[in-house]
Amino acid sequence: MEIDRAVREGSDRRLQTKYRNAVYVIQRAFALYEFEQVAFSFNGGKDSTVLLHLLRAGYYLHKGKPECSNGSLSDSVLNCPIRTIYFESPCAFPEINSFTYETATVYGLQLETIHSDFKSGLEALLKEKPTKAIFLGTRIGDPNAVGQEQFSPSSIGWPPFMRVNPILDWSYRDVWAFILTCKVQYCSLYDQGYTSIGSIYDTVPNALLSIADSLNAEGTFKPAYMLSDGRLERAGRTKKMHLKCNSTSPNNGVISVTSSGFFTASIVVVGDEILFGTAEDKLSAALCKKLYGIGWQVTHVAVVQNEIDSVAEEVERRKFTNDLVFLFGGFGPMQSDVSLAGVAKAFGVRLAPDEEFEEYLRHLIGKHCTGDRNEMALLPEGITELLQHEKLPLPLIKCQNVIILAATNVCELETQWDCLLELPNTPLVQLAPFVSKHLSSMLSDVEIAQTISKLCLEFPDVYIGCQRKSRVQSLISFVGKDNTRIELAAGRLCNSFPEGAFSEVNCG
Ligand SMILES: Cc1cc2nc3c(=O)[nH]c(=O)nc-3n(C[C@H](O)[C@H](O)[C@H](O)COP(=O)(O)O)c2cc1C
Ligand SMILES: Nc1ncnc2c1ncn2[C@@H]1O[C@H](COP(=O)(O)OP(=O)(O)OP(=O)(O)O)[C@@H](O)[C@H]1O
Ligand SMILES: [Mg+2]
Repeated sequence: MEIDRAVREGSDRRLQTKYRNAVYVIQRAFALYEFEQVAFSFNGGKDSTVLLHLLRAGYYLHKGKPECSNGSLSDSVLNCPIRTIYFESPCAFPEINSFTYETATVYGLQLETIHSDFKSGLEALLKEKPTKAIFLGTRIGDPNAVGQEQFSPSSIGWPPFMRVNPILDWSYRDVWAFILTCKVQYCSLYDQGYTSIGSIYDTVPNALLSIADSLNAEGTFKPAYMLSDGRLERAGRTKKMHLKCNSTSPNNGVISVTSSGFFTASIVVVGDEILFGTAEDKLSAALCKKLYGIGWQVTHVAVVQNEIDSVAEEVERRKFTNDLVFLFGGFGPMQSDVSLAGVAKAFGVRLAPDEEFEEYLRHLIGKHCTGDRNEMALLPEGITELLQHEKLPLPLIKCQNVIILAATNVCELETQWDCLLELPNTPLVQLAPFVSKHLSSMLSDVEIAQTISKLCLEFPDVYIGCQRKSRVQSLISFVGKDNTRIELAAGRLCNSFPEGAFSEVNCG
């Protein structure tokens, strides 16, 4: 069989191993379940295209097709008449639809098109025909690969079936190595710079493949297999700048602008010592000032224990509600340095060796590296981007919208901050800075509370807060982006009380 021969005769040892393992999983599934009770979930994407050809190879190995004298499978049989389900959506690319239908015809797949969402579609399918297992082209790094194995029962709340993921451990590079080695047809969108395909509304060509020189018109892209860093496979699945509709909508790692023109950030500090009270967290205070200085709003600062689940829970919560999440602490070679593992867990991916980062580490710590595997070079797979700047000994690690700042003191933080701002693709968009006015008063908070409540209603665009400096002194702050509005609000407050009740102070 042509697939089997192409892989075996090729020189790619890694691909050969991945191929053998995937076909083994497929064969075991065919041995476990009746052929009529398994289905293939095919959507015309590159991963399911790879899976289609692996299924063909696995099917004929399973059937015990006689091998040729050279050990490869006979060419004569090409089809795997497996029940195939395609969830067709009105938002699918026409190229994806046509490729799916044409491929099903070419390879004799028993295609069933489903026009509802995954869950209800599967419920109906299982009621209609007993289905014990479904093959999927899920790979580690896909958002939905969270905690999955090659054989994973469907989740609670879903109809019961086994999800079989033969290419779970394949990388982006492996996928393209297989497609190119076996010279199989793939959807034409991958030749136009698309590297992972969702709906027409959330998928654009991957900007990293853009060819923008004087000879080529803008909007030309290299084919998907040219993407050198597979971790950025989903870069084209991100939405463009959009208005945030509500504070809980996930942002897929993309900066969004709130209707009030703010970007928001959260800070997660990992440090048992801070919680014991033996160390003080100066970094988040410094970072709040920096963010405030470029017009960003910090919505939350949390200190968590050096514990994978604590980090994961906090990051998971914050990454959905903020444009960026900054993380300090818990990064290094110690057993308590679990921040990266926590981030990986929050995104549902594994930690995997990162050759580029390992190279930086080797330069930096050279002979101090012990063991044959550098644990510090394990980074969250599929979501990590290294932000390199000449002034930094190590690149900063960015996992979608989470930035790990490895600063140990405020001075280092300042350097990292400056570098972040100087990066050509900085995630830190500089906005109109905040302006503020602070008034000190000897009036008690009880005396001014009602007036301030009214002002808050009248000036929803201005933050008005009161801080008790002592039993007899209050500090009223007005913060916002429009100085005129701030002056107006402060003026209103002063005019509501006898002259001289407030005096302006500088809170630098
Ligand atoms: C055949 C099939 C089975 C699925 N089973 C589950 C499941 O058991 N649990 C679950 O949370 N999602 C399940 N999903 C949904 C996927 O996790 C995921 O949402 C889907 O593949 C869309 O991926 P995308 O958002 O990257 O396009 C299933 C999807 C398909 C097609
Ligand atoms: N609409 C769908 N119909 C049938 N199966 C689907 C559908 N969407 C996803 N799947 C299954 O989930 C797997 C992972 O989905 P994913 O969106 O990553 O597609 P893909 O084949 O991997 O292509 P790409 O990553 O390039 O978009 C697919 O390989 C397929 O098995
Ligand atoms: Mg995929």
